[in-house]
Amino acid sequence: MGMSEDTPGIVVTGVSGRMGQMLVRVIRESGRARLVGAVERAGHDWIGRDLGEAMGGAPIGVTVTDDPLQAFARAQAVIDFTAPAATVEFAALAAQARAVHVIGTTGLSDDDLARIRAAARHAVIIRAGNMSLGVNLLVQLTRKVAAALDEDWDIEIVEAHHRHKVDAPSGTALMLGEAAAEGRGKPLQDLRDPAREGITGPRQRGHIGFAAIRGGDVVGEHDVIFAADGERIVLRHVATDRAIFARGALRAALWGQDKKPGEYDMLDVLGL
Ligand SMILES: NC(=O)C1=CN([C@@H]2O[C@H](COP(=O)(O)OP(=O)(O)OC[C@H]3O[C@@H](n4cnc5c(N)ncnc54)[C@H](OP(=O)(O)O)[C@@H]3O)[C@@H](O)[C@H]2O)C=CC1
Ligand SMILES: O=C(O)C1=N[C@H](C(=O)O)C[C@H](O)C1
Repeated sequence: MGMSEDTPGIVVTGVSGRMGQMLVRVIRESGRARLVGAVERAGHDWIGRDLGEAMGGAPIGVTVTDDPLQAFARAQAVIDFTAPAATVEFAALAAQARAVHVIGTTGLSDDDLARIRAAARHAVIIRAGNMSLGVNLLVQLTRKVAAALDEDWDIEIVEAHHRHKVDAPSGTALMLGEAAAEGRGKPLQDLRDPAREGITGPRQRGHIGFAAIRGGDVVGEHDVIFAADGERIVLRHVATDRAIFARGALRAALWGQDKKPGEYDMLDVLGL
């Protein structure tokens, strides 16, 4: 089945990674976009190889490159789940190529975020620490529950991920923390209690605590706990398949095609 030239062409960065390979499968199966490029870091042993063969299957006619600008110039969108330094560089290059940049990368510093914001003056950037429908709905629920309850209810965010994850708290935990803080009408930086250790003293009223578990092949689990005297509410999301993130990212890339330059998130994409 041929795909029309009008179908958006997408480049996947970090294509050999867990999310990179999942994105390739989801894009190719979707019938709604063409995979037109695949980027890996210079020196990676997939560079110069056919992507399908590198992934252990039949050739697909896309050669893995370490030249992002050349790849982006042929695309309408770039989907990027890599690492902070790479994502900041890709934001500038995608803006130069006027391609929609979908960013799933987490662990971004304030400086990284400022540089991404600068790139969004010239192009559409859609960024979220979690691209799944379920988590973005949970973000909205968390904001509502936090707004409905007073500070007698302690808020704790507990997340679990696979042993390879390099950043904590997860991007999702930070999204949930920001929503809870918004519900309380304060910025998260004023309320945030990082992971506890040692003689910490009693919990501070109104603060939002974070805890992270790392192990095995856990795809991603997040609990938002509202704990009061005599009762507890737990809002939970459990991811069992990375395809949920890839499907969300593809949806964002298509949604972004007719939007004005600026920074957007998955709540915009999903209309939540
Ligand atoms: N927003 C969301 O919904 C989700 C976000 N994530 C986030 O996505 C990111 C990636 O996760 P995951 O796929 O598990 O991680 P992986 O380590 O499996 O993949 C990252 C890939 O990016 C590559 N990479 C790093 N730097 C560059 C560069 N300069 N140029 C090209 N490629 C580069 C890595 O190459 P190398 O191995 O050589 O370093 C690797 O192949 C993380 O930040 C994670 O938290 C993950 C899932 C969902
Ligand atoms: O690194 C991961 O795997 C994931 N990262 C995102 C995060 O930091 O929240 C999203 C998802 O939980 C998987």
